[in-house]
Amino acid sequence: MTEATRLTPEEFEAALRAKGKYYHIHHPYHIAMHNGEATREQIQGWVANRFYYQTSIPIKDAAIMANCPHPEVRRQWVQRILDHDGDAQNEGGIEAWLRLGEAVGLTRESLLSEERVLPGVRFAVDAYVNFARRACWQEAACSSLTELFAPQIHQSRLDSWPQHYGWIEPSGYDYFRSRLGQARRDVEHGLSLALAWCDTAKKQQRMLEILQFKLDILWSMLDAMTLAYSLNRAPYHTVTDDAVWHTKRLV
Ligand SMILES: O=C(O)c1cc(C(=O)O)c2c(n1)C(=O)C(=O)c1cc(C(=O)O)[nH]c1-2
Repeated sequence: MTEATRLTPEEFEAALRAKGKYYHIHHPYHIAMHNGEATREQIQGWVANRFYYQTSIPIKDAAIMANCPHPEVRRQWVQRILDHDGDAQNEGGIEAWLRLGEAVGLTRESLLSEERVLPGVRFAVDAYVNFARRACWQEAACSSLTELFAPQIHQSRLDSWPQHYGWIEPSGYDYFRSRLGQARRDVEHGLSLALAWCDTAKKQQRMLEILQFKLDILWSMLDAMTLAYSLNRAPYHTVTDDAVWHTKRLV
């Protein structure tokens, strides 16, 4: 077997971008939401489950910073935490997501209780946080690169949801709007780190595998939601209609 050859920076960036064909924008659950075919319960389920991703992102970013000995990187990275947690000037993404929850008819308490977070979603998101804790900071930082594809998905929601779902309060869309610029800035930083770090064929191949791992996380979250909200196969559905699964962050 011949060893993989090192890609030029341009070829490597193109290989990372090519992974976009596996982004969760292509998941049937996402396509249904985009096409106006999702029920109120499916939208609510998505918002409540995605809240676990939203609240885990700053924990993941803090883990990356904890493993990073370079003040100049941490100084830039800390902005990601502030984007979600907010600061004296800005309410932050978690608050904006809570307002999205209210806009789709859920209470803040219901989102904060994590009562609707499905085990499959929780395990997928936890895998991301745990990877960030254990991997070297460069690999963990670059695993955020699915954000390469995020502005398109946020824009597609802004374009399609108001047309299809008149019952959603327009104030709920602020989160998606705010991420358009933030994700582009994150990607610029993430890509420059990836291009600098992946200076061998082996590192490049490993980073492509890490990006696939992250795509798998996003796809698996929607698979769990499909089972529960599209196929009526929530966990333990053969035993009970009650949501008996655990609802606390244990790891
Ligand atoms: O709505 C989405 O489809 C979507 C996807 C992703 C992503 O690709 O990981 C992120 C976000 N949104 C997002 O809002 C966000 O803040 C975010 C941070 C990260 C990350 O990996 O650090 N991904 C994403």
